[in-house]
Amino acid sequence: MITTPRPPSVHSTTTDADPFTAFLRPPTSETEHERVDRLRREADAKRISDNIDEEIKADRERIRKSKQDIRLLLLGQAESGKSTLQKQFQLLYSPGALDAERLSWRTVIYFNIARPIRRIIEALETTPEGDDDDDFEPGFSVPAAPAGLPSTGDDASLSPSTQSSIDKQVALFRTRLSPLLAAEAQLADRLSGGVNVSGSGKGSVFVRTGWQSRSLGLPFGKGRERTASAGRFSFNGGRGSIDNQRGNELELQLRESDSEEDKLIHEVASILNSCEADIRELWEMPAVKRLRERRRLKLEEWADYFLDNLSRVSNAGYVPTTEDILHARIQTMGVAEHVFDMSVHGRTVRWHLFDVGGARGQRHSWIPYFDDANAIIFLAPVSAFDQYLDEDPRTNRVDDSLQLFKQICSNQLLKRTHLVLFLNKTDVLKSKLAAGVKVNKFITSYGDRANEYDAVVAYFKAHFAQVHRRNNESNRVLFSHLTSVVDTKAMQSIITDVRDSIFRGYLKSAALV
Ligand SMILES: Nc1nc2c(ncn2[C@@H]2O[C@H](COP(=O)(O)OP(=O)(O)OP(=O)(O)O)[C@@H](O)[C@H]2O)c(=O)[nH]1
Ligand SMILES: [Mg+2]
Repeated sequence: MITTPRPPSVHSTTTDADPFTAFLRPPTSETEHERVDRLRREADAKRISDNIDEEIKADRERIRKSKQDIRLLLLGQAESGKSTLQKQFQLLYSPGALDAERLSWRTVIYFNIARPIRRIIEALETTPEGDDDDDFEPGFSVPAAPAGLPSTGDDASLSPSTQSSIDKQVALFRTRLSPLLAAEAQLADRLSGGVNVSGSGKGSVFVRTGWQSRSLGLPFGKGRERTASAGRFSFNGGRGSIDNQRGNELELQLRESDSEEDKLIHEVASILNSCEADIRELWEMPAVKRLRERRRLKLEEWADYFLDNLSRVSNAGYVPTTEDILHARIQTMGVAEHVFDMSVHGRTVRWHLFDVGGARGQRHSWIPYFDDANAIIFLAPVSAFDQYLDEDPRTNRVDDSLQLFKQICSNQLLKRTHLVLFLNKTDVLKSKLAAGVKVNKFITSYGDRANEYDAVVAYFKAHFAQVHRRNNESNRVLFSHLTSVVDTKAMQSIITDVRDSIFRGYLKSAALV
């Protein structure tokens, strides 16, 4: 038998056998000064290394936790109500955040008044009364050739003298309101930060995350918005009411922002204040009403809201109410992320809400958010049956919503995503039907069904349900709601309901129950 010497153990503590230890050992000639210096350097290196370890650990923990977060996408065409729904979430789960940006909404609201005023004046200048409408385009059942709109029974041209007196009046309005018309472009510039977006609708003003700070003249916000869980002020979230103490705090904020730089807002506020009577007179002109009835002038719901509330909005020291903010309109550019911590049935979960831009030119930016989305709320504005896309004036907006919904339902990345449908703007639908607008003039397949609310929503709901059924490989349930997302009271219970159903689905899919 051959005996061999035992190999050195790999765990040997014999330092002489370890070349690294030998290499790191201080030289025998090290002086006391060099020793102190070396120990200091070694301590610094250890501290840096420990910090890196801590950061790696924290990152791992963040990633682990963020995998447990809920990601909710708000999808739908432009003007469908996504950002308004986001504000309702904010009101419920982070009311302070809405308060903190309350004053910045003046820029949007003043813009929401200035632009329709310009459009009214331009329509009065360019459309002689009695000019027939020729813009009817069919909805999802397409007839061979576009048919004309129904006569309102009021299409006889006005006498030349009446027309000329209207022309004179309009010329006077243009002169008197010229400061407001000039301010419109500046407000648009302030909101968009000078960014023009092509291919996403005519003359629209888009805002990116962080526009609020620009509107208050503060430094531009961070790339992805994180909504603060507690704002500077607490606010009761009621419809349009600000209590005294909070009102005082807001006034203070108003004065601070004024003293900082908000000359533009100050100027527009005083223009509105001094032009209020002229704006009102213009808004109430019978010629404007006639143009609207003949569909030669199309103003959206927010124009009605702010012009109807003109005396309050044009008051010196105006502070937007929550209801004003819910009605304010500005187009979203890209994707804005809002983060809320929600406590659901004793468990606190972080929710990420992604509010996307819905115009056609914006939709490509949705896709990176699809693969880790837990839930979608798809908003379809059912009041839009008589409207066409800004981006493509030949496409009926309800038709576009249906096509978009089909793409969402059939998307492979989203096939396991919890799906909620909001048939939105039901309040606007009710007013349109009450004003006698006929659905079958725009959606020919509506036929001779009753032109009444229940029948119309049942018809649209059935179409969306059919699209879902035909594109539902994974047998996913569709949760649908009839909504008016500007209605805070109703939305609170709908949001809670939706939140619970998303949360239940999340618990099941995460196998946490
Ligand atoms: N009356 C009424 N107005 C609504 C409703 N939903 C939204 N609006 C208004 O419609 C306008 C457009 O709503 P937004 O929330 O900005 O639409 P969006 O889907 O975010 O649009 P994009 O950002 O362009 O994609 C705003 O002025 C809202 O106040 C509703 O149910 N009823
Ligand atoms: Mg939006």
